[in-house]
Amino acid sequence: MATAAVGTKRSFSAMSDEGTSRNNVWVGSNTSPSSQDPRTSAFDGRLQRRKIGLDEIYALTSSNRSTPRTTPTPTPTPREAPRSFDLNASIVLIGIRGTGKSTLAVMASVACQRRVVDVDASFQEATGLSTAAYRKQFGATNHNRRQEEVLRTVLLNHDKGSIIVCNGSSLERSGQALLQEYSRTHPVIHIVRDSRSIHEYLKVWEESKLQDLLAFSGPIFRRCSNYEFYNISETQAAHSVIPANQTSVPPFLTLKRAERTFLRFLALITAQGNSQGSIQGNIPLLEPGCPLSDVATELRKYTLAVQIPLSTLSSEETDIEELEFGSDAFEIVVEHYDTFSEPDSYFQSLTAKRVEQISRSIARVRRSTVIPIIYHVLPVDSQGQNPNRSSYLEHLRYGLRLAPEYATIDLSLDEESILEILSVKGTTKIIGHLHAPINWHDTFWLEKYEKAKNLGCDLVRFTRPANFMDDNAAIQSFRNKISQQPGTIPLICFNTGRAGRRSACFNQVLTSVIPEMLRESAEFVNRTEKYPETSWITARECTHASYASFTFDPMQFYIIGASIGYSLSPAMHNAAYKACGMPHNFQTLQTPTLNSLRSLVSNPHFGGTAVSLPFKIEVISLTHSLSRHARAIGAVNTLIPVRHLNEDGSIPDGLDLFHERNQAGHVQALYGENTDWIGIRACIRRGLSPANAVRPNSCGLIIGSGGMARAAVYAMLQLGVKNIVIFNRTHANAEKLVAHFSRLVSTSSSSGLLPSVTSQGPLPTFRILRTRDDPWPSELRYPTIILSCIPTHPVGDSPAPKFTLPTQWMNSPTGGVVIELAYRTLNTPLMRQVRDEAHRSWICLDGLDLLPEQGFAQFEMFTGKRAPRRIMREEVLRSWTDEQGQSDPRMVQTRLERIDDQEP
Ligand SMILES: O=C1C[C@@](O)(C(=O)O)C[C@@H](O)[C@@H]1O
Repeated sequence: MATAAVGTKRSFSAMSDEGTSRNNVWVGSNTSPSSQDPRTSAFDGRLQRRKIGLDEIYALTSSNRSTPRTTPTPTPTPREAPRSFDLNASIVLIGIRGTGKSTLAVMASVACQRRVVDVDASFQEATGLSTAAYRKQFGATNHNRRQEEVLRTVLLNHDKGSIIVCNGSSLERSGQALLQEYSRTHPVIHIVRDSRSIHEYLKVWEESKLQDLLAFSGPIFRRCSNYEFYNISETQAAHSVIPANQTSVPPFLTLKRAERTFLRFLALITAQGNSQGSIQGNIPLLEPGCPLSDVATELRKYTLAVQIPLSTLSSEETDIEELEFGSDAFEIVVEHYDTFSEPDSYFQSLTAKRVEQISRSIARVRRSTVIPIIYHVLPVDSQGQNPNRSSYLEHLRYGLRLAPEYATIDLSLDEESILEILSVKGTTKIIGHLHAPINWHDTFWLEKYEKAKNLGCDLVRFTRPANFMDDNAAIQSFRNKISQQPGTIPLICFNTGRAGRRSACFNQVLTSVIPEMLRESAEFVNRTEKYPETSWITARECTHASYASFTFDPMQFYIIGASIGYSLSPAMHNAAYKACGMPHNFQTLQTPTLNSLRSLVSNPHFGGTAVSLPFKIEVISLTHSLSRHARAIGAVNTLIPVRHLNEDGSIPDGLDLFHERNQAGHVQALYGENTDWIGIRACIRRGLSPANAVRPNSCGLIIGSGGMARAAVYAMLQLGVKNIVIFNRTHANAEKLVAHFSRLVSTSSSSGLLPSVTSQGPLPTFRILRTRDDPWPSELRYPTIILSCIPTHPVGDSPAPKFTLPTQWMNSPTGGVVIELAYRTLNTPLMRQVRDEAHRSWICLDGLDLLPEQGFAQFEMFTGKRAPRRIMREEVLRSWTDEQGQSDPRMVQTRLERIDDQEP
């Protein structure tokens, strides 16, 4: 039962309201720390003396009685409710001022088309006074009563379709109870941020006092919320999101990562499962359409999960992208208490410091990777003694508030505890986990598997320490036994330790691996002794073993086009294969016709081909099946072979296509995909400022009408752009393009293909501009997204177009993003023009930004594995030369320095 902050009221009464935000009070306690139950958790409030600011104290601790008295402020910790909500349920953001709630709310409201409702603003609207002024005029009791009324009304009236922002000032005791109740049916997200950034923002108090306030208010906010989002300050990351082509950093770009990470978080917590096991909701995921994101990781084969101790992530220096390399999931390994670094915390494991460490680490990983997170609390303490059950569960419950994609649960726990965790898992998939030195032939394992399945776990992970090589054979017979069971759930199963490496390599689902740098470190031996579940193999070794054992075959990939001698695709893909330890090869095939494709396909090792100009539309006639995106675009830039047809002779889709990657054999059919639109969408997102976030009246301009222009229109439609203007030299081609997409949008509301443009309001419209002298159509806003889809170099007898934008089309008051999709010539007149407009908030990106983005999806299609993004981006920059074969080392260096970001 909570007992924090007693005695506060008396301190208030001694002070005036005037200018008190800089005052401090000691929030006393009527219980000394030593008289507490030592297992009291951070969730139950800390009974410590601490200095905190009056405004916040007032908001958080004042009781609604008029007589001063000692009042336990926080409401009791409620029993957690299942985190499952109506699709359109309003989302509440709570937290102290300065955590970025309002900014996040605006970002979310634009992306999800929800309105923002600010509780403080509603108070002012209802009463004509700010909360502070009202309190001063009418006294605390009336103020509290009025605040409760306002909060209640806001929550009731905006039950659906809103983002509600609630500062600490609405959270005196009855407000907390209201929100607790609300969180049973709505996501209520506690927004947290590091104290230094809050301090810089608020510019009040000393930072240490702010820390006191955070430690005090944190448990209160947690009690009223069911999720937590750590809003990492992006000031230091500014350089990493700047488009590589730009010299100055527009301030808005510092927020791009925060926006992306928050939207991904919202999509996760509000998602619903689909038939492929991946998640979808009415808040758009950022990466739909990326081949692997449409398929749940646990259903793919030969996937790897890199294990990273929480302590490793605590260092700001840690390079998360390097740790992640070659893996399909990022497992954060949490020791649930650490007797070495925090001796006093043995019984109070979830200290404020600990909470911050976990929350921040998850946020950092989420910010820098696109792969799912596995949250694994080690079931045993560092001495290998019996687990401290309450500490373990406390860490697990806390982890679920952060919405990791997966979390493990120790199957040796009692059923009641497991069921309790499962009931509040929300969208997190639960992996029933057990590590035990028991023979695989023992019925113990089968019983545990059945138990996990029946209780409702989504996956099972069994490991045992191996002593002998024979243990690796025994595990296979256990796997076979499980596969014969009815209604199986995915099984992760391997032996641990040095002798267990072989079985780990042949485990098919989320095999634990360790980053090379950790395995090579002096600490590794200690770690394996302390935690016998520590993996002994790296991702590269595991991949290598798959090929050396003939599970996979070396494959041959191509790029096919009429004039592609300059293409950087071979360098980019070959670098990626090499880095991942794949023995594949990627070559250029320059050819005037598509006839040569037949001979490529007859090679049993044919793995797929990128398709370049001028074949992107023509190649469709040689395919047997298209992805829904390629069909909608009417152009293909990626072909993959299909070696196994469905029983009815049809071509498999989704997951089944990935299951047959990296395996040689006779090709039965060709499947066509378009990854250009995915790359274009990523570049638009990267360059678009929040001021230009897509709204119903946003307008896009496309120059050109070929295969790339089709992908460009589709990317805009997927982003929700409803007004699209085409400018093309040959009017008839522009008309064909418009006719194609007009047909598409009129039918897509039934297919659900373009939810962003067809779910609300009128359908998108298309306009054609005939000449550069045309004025911008008066009924449209000026374009904020401009995509140039024409070559930048001479083609045949035609000279390089040297296109620039007519100035009368560039009048957007908030600037915009211009992308030159080609990359052979970089410093084009268009790019120079846009760079000169940087002071008017114009941003430019070019083909060197785009090539890797479309290549990541291609790599996924070709290999069934996540692309090593940084390696591919770096290789593209390093290999680029201009038409005279000259590289531009300065440009390359500047751009290389900026590569530490992963767009989804
Ligand atoms: O258009 C392009 C560019 C490209 O052809 C190249 O390597 O240059 C590669 C294609 O995958 C992509 O669609």
